Amino acid sequence: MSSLVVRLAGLARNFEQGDVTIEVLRGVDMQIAPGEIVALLGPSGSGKSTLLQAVGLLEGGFEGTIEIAGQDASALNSAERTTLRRDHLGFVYQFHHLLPDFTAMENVILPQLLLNVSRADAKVRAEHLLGALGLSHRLEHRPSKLSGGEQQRVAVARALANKPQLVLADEPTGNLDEKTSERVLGEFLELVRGQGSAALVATHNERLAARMDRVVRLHEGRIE
Ligand SMILES: Nc1ncnc2c1ncn2[C@@H]1O[C@H](COP(=O)(O)OP(=O)(O)OP(=O)(O)O)[C@@H](O)[C@H]1O
Repeated sequence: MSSLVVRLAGLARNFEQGDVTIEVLRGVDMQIAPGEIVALLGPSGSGKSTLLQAVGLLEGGFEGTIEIAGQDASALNSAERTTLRRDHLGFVYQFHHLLPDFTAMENVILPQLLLNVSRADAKVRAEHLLGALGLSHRLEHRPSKLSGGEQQRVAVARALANKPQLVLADEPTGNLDEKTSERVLGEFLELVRGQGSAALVATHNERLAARMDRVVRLHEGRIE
């Protein structure tokens, strides 16, 4: 068993469009160690989201080796993949994907309840995370009553709630203005580092990428 959080070897993904085959990933090798924060940099269409979907065990259709938290994804059935995701992974998307009918607090409490954390402990953890993200005064607000930056902060808190081994973030600040984006990313990195999670963060922003531990570049379906 490997002590890596992520090990990809020869990862490939083709999409068929009519009679044309698009080779989006053409043999990607990548390793992420525990606690390492990696930026995945590449222009639009270079396959960043596709790679994150592979690592997040969200889609099939990949060739090659995908090992997450030391487990070979190809050896897992769908229920086992769901368990691995729930126990070890956190996700942040470009658009927050928060539950609209729940408050900020409830959005951060819910994933913890799925891991059988008591409601009291989940509440303490949610308050801590949302407080660290400057949202102590927004705990009872629903997503629609929050600004874009605040919504993304709640999404960050939700992704980190269970202290996942690995956080996957797909353009986590992609819909925010530059200043807010820099700020939210800084808060995200501080929390991720503080709790020792690893992260893989897709972005096309060189400046944001430079703030992470390591930058990997996707080019023509391979890591440069
Ligand atoms: N389900 C699909 N069917 C067909 N083609 C797809 C599918 N998903 C992705 N692609 C193609 O794969 C390529 C890579 O897409 P992907 O979303 O991974 O890129 P990206 O680097 O994340 O881009 P962006 O920065 O714009 O989000 C694109 O050319 C896209 O059209």
